[in-house]
Amino acid sequence: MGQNTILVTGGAGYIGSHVVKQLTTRRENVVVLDNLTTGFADAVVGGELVVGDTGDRKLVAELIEKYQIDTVMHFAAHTIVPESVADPLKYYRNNTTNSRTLLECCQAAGVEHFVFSSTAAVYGIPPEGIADENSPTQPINPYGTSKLMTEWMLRDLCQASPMRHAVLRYFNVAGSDPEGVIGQSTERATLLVKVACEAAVGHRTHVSIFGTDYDTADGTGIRDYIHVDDLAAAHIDALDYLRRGGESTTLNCGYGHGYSVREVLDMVERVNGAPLVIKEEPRRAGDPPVLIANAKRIRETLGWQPRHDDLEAIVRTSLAWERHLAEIRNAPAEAQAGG
Ligand SMILES: NC(=O)c1ccc[n+]([C@@H]2O[C@H](COP(=O)([O-])OP(=O)(O)OC[C@H]3O[C@@H](n4cnc5c(N)ncnc54)[C@H](O)[C@@H]3O)[C@@H](O)[C@H]2O)c1
Ligand SMILES: O=c1ccn([C@@H]2O[C@H](COP(=O)(O)OP(=O)(O)O[C@H]3O[C@H](CO)[C@@H](O)[C@H](O)[C@H]3O)[C@@H](O)[C@H]2O)c(=O)[nH]1
Repeated sequence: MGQNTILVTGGAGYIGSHVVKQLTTRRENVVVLDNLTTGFADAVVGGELVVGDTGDRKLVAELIEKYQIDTVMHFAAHTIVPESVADPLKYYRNNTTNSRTLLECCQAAGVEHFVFSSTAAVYGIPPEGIADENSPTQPINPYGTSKLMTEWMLRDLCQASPMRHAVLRYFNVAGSDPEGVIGQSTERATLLVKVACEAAVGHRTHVSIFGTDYDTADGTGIRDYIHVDDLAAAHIDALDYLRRGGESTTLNCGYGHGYSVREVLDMVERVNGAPLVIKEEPRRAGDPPVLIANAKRIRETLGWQPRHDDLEAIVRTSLAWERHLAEIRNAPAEAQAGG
């Protein structure tokens, strides 16, 4: 490969794999670095996969040199909020320390562009439940803090060097590749849409609603769910923006409106054509009642145009992928029964 190869860390994971698919569809040169702790080799549908760790300084430096990397997209991270509360140092090591090693290698090699997967969790509990990019960053769990610290390192490094960055703060990512080639295969999932779709295909007995006494129209929590295909497209737009000389920027990735837990579950029932077993449980610790993006800046800065701003499309693609996973799980048993 020649110039302009993109290093995608965590490209075998849920979101990274969707971005790799879009990048390679438009014939970008891509090398994925993933240690496969939560990712899957077969989710990497284009480019080259190198199995290794972002904290492996020697490997990262060699890759940047060998592939003449000019852009890094950094997805690799641990992502489970309750786990970060129970084992914070695990999160600071992987999400912060390993990111620092990666940044050091980028600085040494003169990497030009850096796109970073950040999170709405950096805002904590914003006033009125709506966060714009200038809202105070007050994370309420170590996961959010570990990502915010990487934002700061990146900001400071870009002030001290020619590197430019796009920090993308994702709100609630859901859905799967509309072509059905890849999807969210995460094990022991905790995210609402994934959990509800697992329940819909019988992989779980039920889905819980954590809190029915919030000060919202139906009493359940409200989130800004963004389709992973639109989020992946935002990364392509961010890449183009940085390539045409755009200055470093921080952008919310959401649609700017939300759905309640009950609205999500109603949609899963409607798309699946069957009722879910729903249990009402107390609030989950640390959950803000409402978390919605002010999503103006990403449209203005990148010209990003979402194509799937539609809860039904999110649920339809999630459920299709979950049915696919269920078929794979059930295949050996069926073969046995048939034999
Ligand atoms: N899923 C969401 O709703 C959401 C929301 C906000 C932000 N994010 C961020 O998006 C990014 C991707 O999340 P995801 O949902 O795709 O999670 P994921 O677990 O599916 O993907 C993470 C990938 O990184 C790999 N990885 C982890 N540590 C690594 C390391 N040290 N070296 C190499 N590879 C490593 C894993 O094997 C996995 O393939 C993360 O940075 C996460 O913090 C996700
Ligand atoms: O089984 C479940 C799971 C979730 N919820 C509720 O559904 C909403 C969404 O929860 P979830 O899907 O777990 O996402 P969040 O807790 O909002 O956080 C996610 O979205 C953040 C960005 O907003 C990311 O940074 C985090 O990594 C990711 O966990 C919340 O009101 C939860 O209380 C339930 O009622 N039942």
